[in-house]
Amino acid sequence: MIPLLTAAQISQVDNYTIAHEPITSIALMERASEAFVVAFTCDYPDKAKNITVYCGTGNNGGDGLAIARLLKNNFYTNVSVKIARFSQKSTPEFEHNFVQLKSVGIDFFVINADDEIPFDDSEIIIDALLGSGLNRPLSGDYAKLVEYLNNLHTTVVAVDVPTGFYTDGQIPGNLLVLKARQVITFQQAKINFLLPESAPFMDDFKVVDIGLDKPFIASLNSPYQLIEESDVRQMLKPRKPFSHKGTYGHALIIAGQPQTMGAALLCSSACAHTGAGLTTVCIPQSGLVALNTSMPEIMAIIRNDLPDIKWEKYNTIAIGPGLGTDASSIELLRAVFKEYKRPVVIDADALNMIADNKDLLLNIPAGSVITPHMKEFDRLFGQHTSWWQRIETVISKAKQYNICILLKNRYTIIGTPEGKIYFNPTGNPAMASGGMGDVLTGVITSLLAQGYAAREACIIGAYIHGKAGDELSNQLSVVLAGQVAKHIPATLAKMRA
Ligand SMILES: NC(=O)C1=CN([C@@H]2O[C@H](COP(=O)(O)OP(=O)(O)OC[C@H]3O[C@@H](n4cnc5c(N)ncnc54)[C@H](O)[C@@H]3O)[C@@H](O)[C@H]2O)[C@@H](O)CC1
Ligand SMILES: Nc1ncnc2c1ncn2[C@@H]1O[C@H](COP(=O)(O)OP(=O)(O)O)[C@@H](O)[C@H]1O
Ligand SMILES: [K+]
Repeated sequence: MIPLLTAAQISQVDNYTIAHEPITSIALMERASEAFVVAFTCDYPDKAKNITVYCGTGNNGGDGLAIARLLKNNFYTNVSVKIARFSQKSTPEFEHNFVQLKSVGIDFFVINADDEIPFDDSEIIIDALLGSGLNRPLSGDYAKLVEYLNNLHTTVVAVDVPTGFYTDGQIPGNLLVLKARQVITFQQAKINFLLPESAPFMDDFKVVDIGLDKPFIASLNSPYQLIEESDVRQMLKPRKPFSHKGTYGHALIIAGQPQTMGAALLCSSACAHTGAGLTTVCIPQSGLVALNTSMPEIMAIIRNDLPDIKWEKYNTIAIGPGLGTDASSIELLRAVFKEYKRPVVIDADALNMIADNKDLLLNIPAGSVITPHMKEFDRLFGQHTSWWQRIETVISKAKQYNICILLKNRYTIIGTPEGKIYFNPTGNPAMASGGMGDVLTGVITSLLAQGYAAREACIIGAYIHGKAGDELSNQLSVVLAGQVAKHIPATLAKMRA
């Protein structure tokens, strides 16, 4: 896991690293700038491009000055610097690099407060105006400059953070940010890069290691963690030589209506493909032919008004995909909560029924998983005006109800009763199509049936679901849910290799 820190904590780690490595702050800035330049050179190899580095007078600006010098050393022939000296304050690291810049003879131009903004015809802008030191929205000269630069629609590569962007905490509406084509960020993704509100301000980000003290980072025990492939590899259990179908659990999936049988089929297919020993799906009579034709491996219980279910047979139950919210579905959901005390997976219409009958929240078995997308989440827990607020709600509700909450998105957010938030990095826009969530539910259900606890089932489930989609998207620009379900065994094989 990569711990994700707030800006205040990152500054604490900078200071700790400087004191304990030990390294001077100027040498650390040089190391960060070198790391930036290595990444930049990779993505922008044309050394003749007209590049302007815009620098503030803090340490982000200090980085910018060092980067300009290092680019020149790397034979970028057309680099110049514009310094926004909007206040008299500057850091010693900035001033040090200013002296260095002058000694290597790079063109620079100082823009003072209230000055006209000089004309810019560069092909690439490197944004080193403000970084993680931002403490209020841009205004005055900074706002004027950023608006001017945004209107140029030039390729902008931001150093560490796009100028004006909040790295953590609630992002104010109508925020003015220097829009970046790419952010080359130091040490770790900033938490707000992983939330949808970052989308208007950056197309992409890349993390470069600047050698901050890892044990100290770990000791800060951040609640926010980014999942890595190695975590999932470690969590995955092998399939043992003398194992049999009974070893891998029996999952029951209660899903589907005549018009939404696809949800039941996709969910149960994903469950079987993720390796549950047995999968039974509880569907309406009219879906039986479709099930037997498409998935002969899966057993069925026909759902009359209230089906006769032998609850104790199942290692877990999933309820919701395509289930509808009529009276008999609510009765069935209440029956699950009354009769079944082990962890379950609750998705889609089951979440909508709980949203309409909030008393049911208290009846969710301990250790269960709920898998809302944003709309289902807001229906359950109230309207939110920002994703940061949603994260706070995930933390409080996961604890209150002793469940894992998996809030689906580009970087799916998993909250546990212990107050941890895990971000899943896998998945891609080719997967933005109907039924994808039904497949994820099937994957997580399968993992619970196989004996994984809710936290592990969510982490492994979200990761392999997205990774299967990523592998398919190497060749396909649109990936359908059924394809992801069928590809899970191949992804699992790679992860277990
Ligand atoms: N030794 C270190 O601390 C390192 C810092 N690094 C760089 O340093 C950056 C952080 O540097 P700083 O803490 O100096 O901060 P910044 O360079 O981000 O900002 C400078 C100052 O601008 C002022 N400011 C904040 N919001 C403003 C606004 N809206 N309008 C006008 N002025 C505003 C603040 O007084 C702030 O301290 C990082 O993003 C990174 O680029 C890297 O060089 C790695 C090492
Ligand atoms: N742009 C995207 N990037 C990454 N993952 C995506 C993207 N779009 C969709 N997904 C994944 O697909 C799933 C969609 O779930 P959901 O909205 O519930 O779909 P449905 O209701 O159609 O089954 C989630 O797991 C989500 O993370
Ligand atoms: K910046």
